[in-house]
This record gives sequence, structure tokens and C-alpha cells, in this order.
Amino acid sequence: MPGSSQPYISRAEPPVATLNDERVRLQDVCIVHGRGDKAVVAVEGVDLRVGAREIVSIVGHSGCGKSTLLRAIAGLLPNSSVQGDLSVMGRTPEEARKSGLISMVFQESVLAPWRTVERNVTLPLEVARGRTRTPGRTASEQLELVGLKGYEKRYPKQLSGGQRQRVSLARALMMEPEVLLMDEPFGALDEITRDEMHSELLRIWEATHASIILVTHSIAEAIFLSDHVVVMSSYPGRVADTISIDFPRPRRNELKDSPEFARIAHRIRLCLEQNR
Ligand SMILES: Nc1ncnc2c1ncn2[C@@H]1O[C@H](COP(=O)(O)OP(=O)(O)OP(=O)(O)O)[C@@H](O)[C@H]1O
Repeated sequence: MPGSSQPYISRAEPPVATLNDERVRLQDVCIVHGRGDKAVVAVEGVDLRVGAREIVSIVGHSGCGKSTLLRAIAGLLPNSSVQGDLSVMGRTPEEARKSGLISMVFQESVLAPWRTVERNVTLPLEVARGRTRTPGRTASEQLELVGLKGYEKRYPKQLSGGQRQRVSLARALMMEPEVLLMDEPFGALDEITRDEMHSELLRIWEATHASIILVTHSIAEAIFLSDHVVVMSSYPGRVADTISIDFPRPRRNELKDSPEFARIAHRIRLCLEQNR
């Protein structure tokens, strides 16, 4: 809190979640794209723990392996390219994804243009076909949660960029995942909408039990949203620093103007400069 003596930056070690609390665990993870002469070591020696209801952001220069890491956690990479221990609630990422424990939101909302908003949100139910637990909220309730009550019958092309990302979020939360992976979810939005979506994401997150891992190029976004910010170095991607953000929640956008916020941003920027 501005003016108090509470530390806002603490420990440089990886966040440690207790075993019961642990949602995602990476230990000495190395990821290689391609084979033979064309092999690219994208990520090396990454340790990361994400606890229940934690928000962890990953920042780093372009090409440092942020998306690669997220895709590995989502179980979207071939097993042969991922080495080390990687588990989501004690399961392999692929098992976790198939059982609805993980879902993902991308930078561009990948909504089906021929389906209404409501039918986009219910798509995961159709894909799962009863293989996972029944969600506690209906599509309408989910849309109400993301602030789109009354938009059920619209089509994606009738929505603004911010509204489309809200639909993507509603869809990703439909199966009540334990872990929500977000890859630059607000990267295509203007700054005003982006600020609005930051508060909105925190409000929506409060109503869920999901842990979030967020990849972003925005230092302010990472600090504002997160419990921990992981700063990556490049070529290959490694964890250069992990910063715990102890601002109390709920957080308001004014926080971004505080000296403490600027101090953390400065530390991250410095770390990025030293780890090109
Ligand atoms: N399918 C692939 N085959 C070969 N190399 C790849 C593949 N995907 C990514 N890479 C390489 O792996 C490295 C990490 O890429 P990645 O997309 O994870 O970086 P990033 O940090 O998310 O970048 P950006 O911030 O620009 O999105 C880069 O050197 C990239 O060229």
C-alpha cells in the first residue's frame, strides 16, 4: 500500500507453493523445437511452481520462449520435445487438458465466426461430450460474469475487440479449469480497453478458483495482475528472476501510478536489459 512500510518486492527464488496447493510444477524443463541440425533449444532449466488461485506472469524479450513454455504446460507440444518434470495437478499436461483442468486464451480471439456468442461459449461442452465434469454455470451465467449479458445471440463480427476477448474468456472458463493459460490476451487491444480488461480479469478471477499463467510483453500488466512475475532471459530461455508482488487485492488501476509500482517496473526493466 502506498505510504506503508510493507515490502512489495520479495525473494528472488521461484515461487514455492505447498504440495497440496500446487497446480503447476516445472522442474528443470528443457524444450527443443525440431531435430538434428535444425534443433532449437527454446527453453532450458526452467523451474516454476504455481499455487492454487495464484496469478503468475511471464515476461521476456521476443523469442525468449514464453509461448513455447505456455504451450508445453498446455500439452500442445510433442512429448519428445519436452524434457524434465512438467505436471499439472499431478497429471501430464495432455491428460490435464483433456480432462478440462486447463484451458487457454490466445492474443487473437479464436472464435468461430458462424456461431453465435452463446454457441461459442458452449463449444467446450460439445467437444468434451460428457467426458469431463458438468460446469456449474450456464453459458448465459458465464456471459453475465464477463459483462456480456444480452449478447448471447450476436455473432463475433458484431463485437468489439475487447468484447471478443471477453467471449474467449467466458469460453475458456466454461469447463471451470483449475489452470487458465493466457498468451498475450490483451496484446491486440488499445491501451484504454486493456486497462479496463485488467480490472475485469481480476474481478472475473475472484469469482473462479482458477490459477492463471499469463504471457505478456507489458511489464505494467504483469505487475498489476500477478502474485509473481517471472522474467526470462533469451537464447535459450531461462528464468532470470522471479519477483513476488505483494500489493494487496483487490487492486485498482491507480496502483499503476504509485512509486512502488514504478520501482518494481524498474527492477524488471533492468533485469530484461541485463538478460538480452
Ligand atoms: N515450431 C517451431 N520450430 C522451430 N523453432 C521454433 C518453433 N516455435 C518457436 N521456435 C523458436 O523457439 C524460440 C522461442 O519461441 P517463442 O515463440 O516461444 O518465443 P516468445 O518468447 O513467445 O516470442 P514472442 O514474444 O515474440 O511471441 C524462438 O527462437 C523461436 O524461433
